[in-house]
Amino acid sequence: MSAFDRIARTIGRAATAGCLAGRTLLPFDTNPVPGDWEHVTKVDPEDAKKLPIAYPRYLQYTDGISVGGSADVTETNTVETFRLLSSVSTPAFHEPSAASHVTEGTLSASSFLAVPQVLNGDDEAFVGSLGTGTRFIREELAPAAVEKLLPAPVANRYGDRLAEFFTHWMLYSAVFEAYVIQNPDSAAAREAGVDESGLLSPEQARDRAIAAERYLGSEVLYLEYSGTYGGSEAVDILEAIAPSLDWTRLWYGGGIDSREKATEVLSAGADAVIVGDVFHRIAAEEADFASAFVADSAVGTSAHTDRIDAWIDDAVDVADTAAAEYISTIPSVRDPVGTARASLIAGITAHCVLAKAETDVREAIREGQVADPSELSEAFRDDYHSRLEAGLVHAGNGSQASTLAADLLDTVSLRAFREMIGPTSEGPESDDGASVSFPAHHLPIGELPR
Ligand SMILES: CC(C)=CCC/C(C)=C/CC/C(C)=C/CC/C(C)=C/COP(=O)(O)OP(=O)(O)O
Ligand SMILES: O=P(O)(O)OC[C@@H](O)CO
Repeated sequence: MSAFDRIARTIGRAATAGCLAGRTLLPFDTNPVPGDWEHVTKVDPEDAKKLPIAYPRYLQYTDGISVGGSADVTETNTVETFRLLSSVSTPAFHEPSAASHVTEGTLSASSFLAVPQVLNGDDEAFVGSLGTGTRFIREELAPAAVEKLLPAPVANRYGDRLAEFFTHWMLYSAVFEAYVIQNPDSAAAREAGVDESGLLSPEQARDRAIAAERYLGSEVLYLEYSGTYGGSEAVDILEAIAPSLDWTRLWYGGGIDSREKATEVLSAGADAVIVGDVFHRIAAEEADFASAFVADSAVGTSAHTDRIDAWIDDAVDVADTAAAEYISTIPSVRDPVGTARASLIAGITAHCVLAKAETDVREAIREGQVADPSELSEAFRDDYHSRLEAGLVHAGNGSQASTLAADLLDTVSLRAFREMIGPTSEGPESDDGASVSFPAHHLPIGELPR
């Protein structure tokens, strides 16, 4: 070994010791996953899983948003989901189920990349997909990034080494989620090759969690019951694991749809609950309520918010809605039913405002007043825009709500022009593909009578 190699090795060891001291000896929290997160919402990019129109309102209370799912996820719908979430100030991170879902766009839109690694599935889910994913980064993502960032002479000369560095850096900065999957009937279990024989006892789960923290360095230990609540079995596992983890965050996900369930797993030692299904259920519920309101109301989509407010009291048991169930899983929200009620009113209002705007645009086209979206008057836009914007977020991030309101309004206006006149000078047809046009198909817009 040369003297240079010896020096390099000493420096390497000192750096590793410093890093370990930061984790174990010093009073610093070096885990990049915030320790004060106690609620994470999982937003699935799959086209069939819609978001409620008032999604910025709902998502303002959760601590973090995980973008990912195990079925029908593509690079396109992942990018679209991040595009929608740019209207929300809550940090969003990317949890890919295949490396090809990771792009430059998803990397810059997410707070961090969370890579799943399954501790009780097949070897593909433990290390195989990680190998394929790493090769994808090294052979495709990294060379493309180097080529884009650096002038050609530098990229030609040092590109290979820089791509190697980029690959190491990406994996070093990624967060690893060590999954223990305990619901063999879930898509996640099928994906990871977990069957009955792979389920763990609390002691086995604890021992693997210990290895995940000390050996694998996993930032998160994720107890996953996807789609079903783990109940007392999950509590036993969390109680076994929690005292053994110091640096790694302990997350629980699966079937959380009430304050009681969220509190039960948090009290058993989970740092955070992950909630997916019940959030997506709000989308259809919000659209159904909007249709029922329009059917019941004499003035239909022209109705103002105070009428919707009164209708909710008459027609809806808010405590029994997916909106209230979802919000009740967030421990920091003191009045889940009142918050759900206000959010439902905002969602129904948005449905009505958009349907009315679309009707009015159609009317203006029919009357020959406008032939192109650019001819819609400022006053028309401003009126609808301000009504939409007011409802979409409860407080703060005004400019983001404003952009979302404008995107929603453009969506319905453009649809009216497209359907009545044909392709227009604005909108998706004129997009050069450099930026994603507003992905309205992830929201249940346009289900009201026009
Ligand atoms: C290295 C890079 C960039 C990427 C790696 C990509 C990898 C390793 C993906 C792992 C895929 C894997 C092991 C999946 C296992 C199943 C799993 C944990 C899925 C997560 O499921 P959810 O998305 O939570 O499940 P639902 O869709 O059922 O809600
Ligand atoms: O969809 P639910 O059952 O809420 O589960 C959330 C998450 O753990 C799924 O990966």
